[in-house]
Amino acid sequence: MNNRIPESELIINPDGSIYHLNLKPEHLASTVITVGDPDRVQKVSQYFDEVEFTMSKREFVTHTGTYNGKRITVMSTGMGTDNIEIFMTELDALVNVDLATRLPKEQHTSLDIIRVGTSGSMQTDIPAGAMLASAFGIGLDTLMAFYNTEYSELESQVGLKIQEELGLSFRPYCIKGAEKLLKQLSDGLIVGNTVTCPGFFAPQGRQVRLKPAIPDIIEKLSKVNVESFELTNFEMETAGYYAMGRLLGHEVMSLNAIVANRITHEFAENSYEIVDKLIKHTLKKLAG
Ligand SMILES: O=P(O)(O)O[C@H]1O[C@H](CO)[C@@H](O)[C@H]1O
Ligand SMILES: O=c1cc[nH]c(=O)[nH]1
Repeated sequence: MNNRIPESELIINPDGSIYHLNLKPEHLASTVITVGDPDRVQKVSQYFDEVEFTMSKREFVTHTGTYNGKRITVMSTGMGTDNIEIFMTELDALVNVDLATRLPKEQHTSLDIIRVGTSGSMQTDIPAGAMLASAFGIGLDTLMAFYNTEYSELESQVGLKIQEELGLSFRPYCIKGAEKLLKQLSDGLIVGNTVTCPGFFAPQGRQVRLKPAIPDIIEKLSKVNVESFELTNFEMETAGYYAMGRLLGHEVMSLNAIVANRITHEFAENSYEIVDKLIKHTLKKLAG
């Protein structure tokens, strides 16, 4: 059977770089820190010993360099799991597809991918200013309806429970993050379970001019309990990362700077300082 991936399916730019990320395999380190905001890439790479490569296309900004002698790539993804699907697929292709022959490589390469993002808390005891590692990601988006994923018993139960509680017409997906990276990176952080939403406003229970269809979504989610499994915070990418990571065979961990508490209605005035603290924590744990 010919496994060659056609030009229309995996798009390579005329210079040999991959379509959206605009990168060639040699531009990528095997440890990748990801952030949502393109401006945050430099906030990470400012701590590097040196930056050897920079690239920018759409929301995907890339800096590769070394920190304490360890080669690290930091990249921005923009917001939402639709971006994460593109990001993870192209990142994987850079290491697991021979871009010249367009054939999947025989030997699989696994990347360590660490999201350093911002997030809102749905529990009173997780205040703005806290840092949280996501043991599980729970996707309220429909991305996984388009992939065949295997779920553990607990993951299936959580997805079903949330579907019932919110009265959704589709099944949310629950996926565990990388245990190896949780151990390596979570020292001193709260360990929680992160709800990934397909939006910042109504899907996270916010009302500006439009009334959310599920007005009590925060209360409902914050009370979900499946065998002591509880939900802790909202953001917009983690579950997509964990699901794509499982499917493609990469280790993924999401770290969250809690900038808002949705129960007490506080928003951290010093959100940039919290993110900076999380960036320094992450770099130190990766190569301190
Ligand atoms: O700060 P980042 O990494 O973008 O993460 C969070 O912030 C954005 C919303 O403001 C969403 O992308 C959410 O996941
Ligand atoms: O409340 C918040 C804060 C940051 N990012 C989110 O998605 N939600």
